[in-house]
Amino acid sequence: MIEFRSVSKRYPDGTAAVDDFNLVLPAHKTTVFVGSSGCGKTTLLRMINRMVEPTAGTIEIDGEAISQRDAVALRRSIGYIMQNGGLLPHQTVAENIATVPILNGTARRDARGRALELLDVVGLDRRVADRYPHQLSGGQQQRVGVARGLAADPNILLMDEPFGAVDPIVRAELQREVSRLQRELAKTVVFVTHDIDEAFLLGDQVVILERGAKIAQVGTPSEILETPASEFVARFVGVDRGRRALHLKQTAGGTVVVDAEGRTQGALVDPDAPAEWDER
Ligand SMILES: Nc1ncnc2c1ncn2[C@@H]1O[C@H](COP(=O)(O)OP(=O)(O)OP(=O)(O)O)[C@@H](O)[C@H]1O
Repeated sequence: MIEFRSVSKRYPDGTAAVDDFNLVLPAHKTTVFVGSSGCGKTTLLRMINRMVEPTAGTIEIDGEAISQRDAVALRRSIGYIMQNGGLLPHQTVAENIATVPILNGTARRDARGRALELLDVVGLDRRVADRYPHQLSGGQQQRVGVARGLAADPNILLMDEPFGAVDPIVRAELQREVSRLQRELAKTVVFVTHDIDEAFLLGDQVVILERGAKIAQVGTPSEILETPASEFVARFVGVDRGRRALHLKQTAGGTVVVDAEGRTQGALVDPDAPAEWDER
């Protein structure tokens, strides 16, 4: 569990990026910080591994203040995945993945073996191990970034707009993959995005932020969609437009659900009625 207690961050130029932020991020769940550009998402994320130090307040991991931990050791114990994968261009894929385990004292040969296993985990062919990042597609580089984040087997994984730079189809594929990994590995994931659909897809807990990292609402995707806390949240999640503005339409075959663009999204069914194929 990660806990922010009255955390603020004011940068030296006076920018109040985070102002008195309080939140519990449950273990083994995915918390998504979502909000528009400059609202303080990245600052929040980077305070968890002490890449950024708060100017006030404390952050605890499992009840221990991170300010008491050695900053370098803390950073190496937490996986960090960023937008462009953050890969070192002059190192091979396997070397990139093995960097942190080697820094932590793992023997080179063992670290390479683990790197190859991680390629399987993230759905990449082991043959890419000896390629350089520029020889991979954007989506493949992002998968290597995820493997790199997982390499030291961290309990906590920080993901900063990891799929921002890839096209929508690859993005959807990577989102599915991260959902699968999360089901299998049950890490405590903190994910930053400005895309509300991505937040609802991946988040167990979604935190909608306004400027200064002010919490507009925190809840499950269903809670937020069903009961937006304010006009701001309702507008941000778009409950009243596009795919989310659903209405019913009677057809010869029954009642269907249609979105604001007139596209049929599904049929209205009685969840308690036996499915047709069960009827004998
Ligand atoms: N090193 C810095 N020095 C001064 N101001 C900074 C620094 N880093 C961030 N800021 C400012 O702090 C505020 C929050 O920035 P942050 O990067 O946390 O927001 P964000 O929500 O992640 O934005 P984006 O989605 O654009 O990355 C912004 O006003 C930003 O300009």
